Formats: sequence, structure tokens, C-alpha cells
Amino acid sequence: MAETTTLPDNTSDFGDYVSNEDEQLDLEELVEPWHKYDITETSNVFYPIDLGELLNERYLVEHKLGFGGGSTVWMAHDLHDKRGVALKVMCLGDWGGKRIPHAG
Ligand SMILES: Nc1ncnc2c1ncn2[C@@H]1O[C@H](COP(=O)(O)OP(=O)(O)OP(=O)(O)O)[C@@H](O)[C@H]1O
Repeated sequence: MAETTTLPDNTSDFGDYVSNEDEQLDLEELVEPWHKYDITETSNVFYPIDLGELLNERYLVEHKLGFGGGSTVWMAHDLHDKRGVALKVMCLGDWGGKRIPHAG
């Protein structure tokens, strides 16, 4: 017969990375809201970037640095200049317009 595990009440809804409601709220502030990736939810949708993706045949995306109201920011390796760069990828939509990675 299969064993069932009962989680303590305060951990049942929060997955593996947080153990209580305070940590859940901290995590929600750090992680961008999923609706920002859903074009049916917002006209200023985040462009979905894959780790390892090559942008503009030049910038190899390594990891995410952060996000703001109108962009996501990624650590990338510039294959042309052979250096690390931060890429800001603007939202699609009214402010972003086109997806133009900005190396800085
Ligand atoms: N050059 C950088 N190096 C490392 N991290 C960066 C860099 N630029 C931005 N970030 C990270 O990305 C996050 C978002 O950047 P930024 O605030 O510039 O975006 P934004 O879309 O203009 O924000 P908002 O519209 O909310 O002002 C920053 O909080 C920071 O964590």
C-alpha cells in the first residue's frame, strides 16, 4: 500500500522553496508576475527569453539579472566583443515597440 505524507498546515500551499506565508510574500516580490508574459493579459508583455538563446546573432544569454516595469534584464556574453554585458529587453507593446536588446 502506498504511503501518504501529510505536510504541516503552514507549508501545504507553498511548494519546495518557501515554508511559510512571509517567505511566500517575499518570493512574490522577487519573481516577476506570470501575467507579464501573457499577451492576452497585458499590452506591455515581457518578451520570453530562453537561457542559452543567441540574440541578434551576437549575445548569448546566460542568466536573468532582474526585471522592471517595462523590461527584463539579462546577463549575456557578447560573442563579438568577447565580454559580459547586461541586456535590457524592453516589453513588447506601446513603450517597448520592438525587441531591441540594449547592451550596456
Ligand atoms: N546593468 C545591470 N547590471 C545588473 N543588473 C541590472 C542592470 N540593469 C538592470 N539590472 C537589474 O534589472 C532590474 C530592472 O532594471 P531597470 O530598473 O532598469 O528596469 P526598468 O524596466 O527600466 O524598470 P522600471 O520601468 O520599473 O523603472 C534592476 O532592478 C536590476 O535588478
